[in-house]
Amino acid sequence: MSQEYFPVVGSSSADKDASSSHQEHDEPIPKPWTAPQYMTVGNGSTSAAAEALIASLNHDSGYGGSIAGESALEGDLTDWQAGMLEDRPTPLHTPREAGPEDDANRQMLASHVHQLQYNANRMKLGRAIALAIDILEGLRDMNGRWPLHYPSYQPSERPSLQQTQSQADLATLESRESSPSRPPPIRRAATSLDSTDVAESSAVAERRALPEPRLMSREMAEKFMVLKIELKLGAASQTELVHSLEKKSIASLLNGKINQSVKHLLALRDRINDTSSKVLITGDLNAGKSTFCNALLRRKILPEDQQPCTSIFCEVLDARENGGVEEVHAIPKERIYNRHDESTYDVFSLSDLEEIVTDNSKYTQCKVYVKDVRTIDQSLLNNGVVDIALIDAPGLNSDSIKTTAVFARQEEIDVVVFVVSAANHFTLSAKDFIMSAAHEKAYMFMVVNGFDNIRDKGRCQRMILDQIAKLSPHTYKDAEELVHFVSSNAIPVQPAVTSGSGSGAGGDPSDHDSDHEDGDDGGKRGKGKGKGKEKEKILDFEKLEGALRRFVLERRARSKLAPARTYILNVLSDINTLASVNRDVAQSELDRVSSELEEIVPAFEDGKKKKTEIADQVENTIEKSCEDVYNYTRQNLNNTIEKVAYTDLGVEYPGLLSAFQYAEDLKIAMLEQVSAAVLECENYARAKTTQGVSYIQQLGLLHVGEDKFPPLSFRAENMFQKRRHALARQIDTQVELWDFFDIPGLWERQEKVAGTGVAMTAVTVLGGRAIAGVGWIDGVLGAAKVLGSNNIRRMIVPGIVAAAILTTAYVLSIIPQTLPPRLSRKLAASLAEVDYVHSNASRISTQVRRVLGMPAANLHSQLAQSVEDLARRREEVTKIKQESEVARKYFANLFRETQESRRTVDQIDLEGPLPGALAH
Ligand SMILES: Nc1nc2c(ncn2[C@@H]2O[C@H](COP(=O)(O)OP(=O)(O)OP(=O)(O)O)[C@@H](O)[C@H]2O)c(=O)[nH]1
Repeated sequence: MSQEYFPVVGSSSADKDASSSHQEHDEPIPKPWTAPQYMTVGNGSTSAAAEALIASLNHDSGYGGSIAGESALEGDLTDWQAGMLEDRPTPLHTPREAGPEDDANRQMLASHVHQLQYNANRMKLGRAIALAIDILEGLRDMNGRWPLHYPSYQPSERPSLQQTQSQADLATLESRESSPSRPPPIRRAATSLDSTDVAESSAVAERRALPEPRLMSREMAEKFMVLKIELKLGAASQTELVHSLEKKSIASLLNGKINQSVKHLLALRDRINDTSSKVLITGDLNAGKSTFCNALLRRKILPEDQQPCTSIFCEVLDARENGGVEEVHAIPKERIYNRHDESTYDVFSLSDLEEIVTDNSKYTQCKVYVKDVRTIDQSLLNNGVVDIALIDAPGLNSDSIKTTAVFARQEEIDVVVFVVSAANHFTLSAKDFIMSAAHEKAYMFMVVNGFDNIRDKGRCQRMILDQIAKLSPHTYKDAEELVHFVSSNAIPVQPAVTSGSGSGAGGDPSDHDSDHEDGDDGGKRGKGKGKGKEKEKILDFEKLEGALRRFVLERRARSKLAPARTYILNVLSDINTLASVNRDVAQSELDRVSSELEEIVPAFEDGKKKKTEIADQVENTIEKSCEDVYNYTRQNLNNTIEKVAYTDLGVEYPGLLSAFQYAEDLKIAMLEQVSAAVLECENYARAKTTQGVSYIQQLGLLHVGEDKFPPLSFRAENMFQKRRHALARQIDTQVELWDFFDIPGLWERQEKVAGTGVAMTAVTVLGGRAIAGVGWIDGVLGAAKVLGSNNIRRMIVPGIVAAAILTTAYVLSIIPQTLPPRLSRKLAASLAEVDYVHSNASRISTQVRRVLGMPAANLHSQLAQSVEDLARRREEVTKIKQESEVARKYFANLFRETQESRRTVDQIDLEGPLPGALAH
């Protein structure tokens, strides 16, 4: 902390008495008092302005006193507040007339205050950066779980936003930071997005025909500054690109942006914590740049000469950066300097510097590590807040002007000090350089050197200021701070290498320069003609030093803190917009899925019920159809078989000689009759099946929909076409001789043939019975009764013969009547034997079941599928609902958090009341 060096100030040689008078007040204050202490430097009195400053710092020193507790960015201030309540010494006032020393003290105090302000702002920004990184990392996690909606990039518009980063030039920064439109106002997505552009979230996307882009409107996209996706791929139009991107791609693009941003924030953090600052000292040949550098260092480090001698860039750094060793690292051409790699430079001692600087054939640059001979509060190289490296550039001429301009443009050059000779004013090269540098660095620190040589000082000042007004108007406006008329050679300096120490450190810098005689002041350097005049020169120079330090700090605030502040504001603003949009999207998604869920839950229950009902319905239909077909077939076939004997089969009896053929034809006709009946039953089954299929089809259309249950291409004629059906229809029976003799039939008909006579009857009866083998003993006994036993004995043989002949003749004569029933019975018997009727009925009905089973199964699976779909959808929507709830909460918090953080960062006043003003 910079306050560490305050006690040293108090013991400076200038006002030992005064400081000792304050000794009692400056006793260490017990912990936890950690606030900076202010000590009067110089004559022992504290000016009103300084007091006001101290008071203001006590209230808002940059440690957050005035806004404590307002934000997460503020640290724990209890110690500091506790310290404020303690008794503290009040500096004594000794009213006296203000002199030049008062001014110097005021300046010094102002510088310290400035440094404190700078430090406080740096810490606030550091905390803001840490918070922004946290927020970004949280956002990246969220983006993984809930892909964010994102703005698209319109390349043709808003071209130069990126310049808000470190390279931003002063003018750009100024205009940007002063612009009331920055950062842009927060807009709510709901009002700023047009309905067509509102993207929806994950689940809804899956149901959209087009892949959902999850990009915001163009209007919203234009507001984005940091987290902007650039969609500049070839010639494809923005809309095409947007729609070709899936939400996952957008999420990963956003993640990329977030990572970049985190990286940039880390770099900014390093940058604001970096205390080093480079000051380039340039100017005309022989203007006294090296002398000026040496005066700043209070050591004659760089070679001075009456003729141009500096031919390479010499960077003077604190030896502590080189392990405390004073030496020169000369960097050969085309090497990139790395202090830790000795192959990148050659090492020389300080006394060799003159040679290296003058001979530029081998080296382009050199780093000169020197020990600081000045106290920490006076030192320009290192004062705890800013470590300045001075770079002495070769004098400007037509050769060096370009190189120097390029050098000056480097990002790490915080300040350009232009040294101009009071006697020669600005040369053409100087004017060129200032004009071109004015684009990059609007403000320039001007040192008009060799002022001691000027007799009419007022005229010189006027003339030079007039020229500056033309060359660099910004500098002219703040000429009091930025333009200084000094005599660098009047500043007492120590030799580069002092005898004894070997380091050049130590000793009193106010001692006379051991080699001042070398200067063109003819050995008067540091002495002057009169003590008063010399003192005035020194005071002028010290005033310059104070202003330079302030300027460096101010530049640093602009070049290091301002970009960080702007970037944080931009990134927070982007996140805030994203949060606002995504919070609203999450809310609308939540509303939508909630109402969707209200529909899905009953639809799911309904679907389950419907599935069972329809399955039952279909099963019933199939069952009934099969039963009907079975019964029909059975009945039909039984009828056919039963009646086949009495049906006119259209077979003519050709006579006895073709009796067998007749029997065969008859049999075939009967079989055909049966087969035809089977076919008729199959047709009936076809019709029934067609009905069943169309019924299932209707159910499908009604409950599943045409898309999932397309019309069935059922072809009834294809039923029963397989070989097994043909085989099942087949039946055969053999015609045998006995089929022609229908004895039982004859017996049944005996009444009808009574007219043929008793003998015939008896023969027939006997014969029939004998032949038939049925009750022949009864017949014999019956005949014996009628004829008596003798007659019987005589008649028996011829009778039997006659009876046989007659019977045969009779039987043969009635074939057309007896054969069909005989055959039909036989057929019926053999059909019954193979269970023809049942097997065909069950075959046909089974086929019907099988055919109807297919669409039924399809319908069933479709119904099951839609129930499953509903179940899955319910699960998904429930998940989306939970996600949306989480997202809504997250983004609502994020919105609040970023808004608060932005407000806090916005309040970091880098331009603040410049303590430099108090120094005037
Ligand atoms: N009278 C007077 N002479 C000065 C002053 N500053 C520098 N000189 C002299 O001017 C001459 C040139 O000084 P340098 O410091 O070498 O000038 P430079 O600008 O570094 O020169 P190059 O970089 O080599 O072009 C030296 O002889 C210095 O003594 C000054 O304020 N008053």
